[in-house]
Amino acid sequence: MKLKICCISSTDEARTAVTFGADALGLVGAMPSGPGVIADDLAQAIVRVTPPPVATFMLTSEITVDGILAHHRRVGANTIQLVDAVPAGTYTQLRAALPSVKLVQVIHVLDDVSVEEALRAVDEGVDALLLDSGNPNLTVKELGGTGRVHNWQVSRKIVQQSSVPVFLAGGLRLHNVREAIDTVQPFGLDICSGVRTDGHLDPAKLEAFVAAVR
Ligand SMILES: O=C(O)c1ccccc1NCC(=O)[C@H](O)[C@H](O)COP(=O)(O)O
Repeated sequence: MKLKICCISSTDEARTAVTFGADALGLVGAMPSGPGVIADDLAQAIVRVTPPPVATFMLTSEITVDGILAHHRRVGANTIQLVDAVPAGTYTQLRAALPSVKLVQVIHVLDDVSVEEALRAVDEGVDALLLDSGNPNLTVKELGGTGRVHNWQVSRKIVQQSSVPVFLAGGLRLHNVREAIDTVQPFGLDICSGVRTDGHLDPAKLEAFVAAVR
């Protein structure tokens, strides 16, 4: 089970996450809401200290190709995680500009329409999906970092029909992660608030979480 530790907020947190076996680190760029945002220069510094093969995911709320590319130039991660829906043709243009960078589309799982949305992103060429619990339909969009679970039965349908790897995110905790894995059977997990105490990465929670999933 792959493990992405998200909301990394310092080079120390990055080292801790890597020490406990993270396969990927999430670096949250400017967002309309949420507790995990860091500055681009800090994200870039974290990318620079992250050893291969650990992946660096730059989370962006940009939805234009120019905006996404500009954000990527400031951070330099090896993976772009698009937390909002992007117009048709965006993945093709990003891939042409950044052929070695992986593209991950977040689907905020609300209902069965989310299945169609996910399969459309797969058809259009993303490398992976990440199923989360935000709500882009609110006046102030929620694009992640909610600490809430969503309907895992819908996520399960997406995993069953997706031809690309699927990460599960949203409200994962020590007490529910086994049920989440058994129900959804994802390729990987993404966790932010469940391994934190007072906003800081908590090595004891992280160690217990890793032991529970591996
Ligand atoms: O943390 C934020 O502020 C945030 C805001 C907008 C988009 C993403 C954000 N965080 C990163 C993530 O994708 C979280 O890892 C994911 O939503 C799971 O968070 P949690 O439910 O707290 O485990």
